[in-house]
Amino acid sequence: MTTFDELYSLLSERAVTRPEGSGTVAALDAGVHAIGKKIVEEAAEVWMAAEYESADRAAEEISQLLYHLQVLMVARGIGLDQVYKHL
Ligand SMILES: N=c1c2ncn([C@@H]3O[C@H](COP(=O)(O)OP(=O)(O)OP(=O)(O)O)[C@@H](O)[C@H]3O)c2ncn1[C@@H]1O[C@H](COP(=O)(O)O)[C@@H](O)[C@H]1O
Repeated sequence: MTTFDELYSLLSERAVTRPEGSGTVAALDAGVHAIGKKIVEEAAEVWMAAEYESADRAAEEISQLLYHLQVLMVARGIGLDQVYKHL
């Protein structure tokens, strides 16, 4: 199990170390426009899973949406504290 903060640390490290085969590195290289499109796609999958599938399936889709939101944060240099201060 990985927490939201732990995932952010991991993705930030990926951006710096750029390991071979990292999907995060590929997404960062694709840029904010492509990441944004992925977020919209994942958000739709969350909506459909929440409306028509089990809670577990919806949770899985939510985890993917959170991942892609974090990739966008790393791409734009947005820190966790910048988001948390608005919560
Ligand atoms: N939590 C995630 C995570 N959630 C979702 N994804 C990506 O989002 C995709 C999910 O998309 P879908 O299920 O909608 O499938 P899809 O649309 O067919 O996928 P694609 O064709 O777009 O790849 C997965 O294929 C992954 O590429 C994730 N990729 C990585 N992580 C975490 O990030 C860490 C770093 O990942 P790497 O940078 O790849 O090492 C990993 O250890 C994981 O903990």
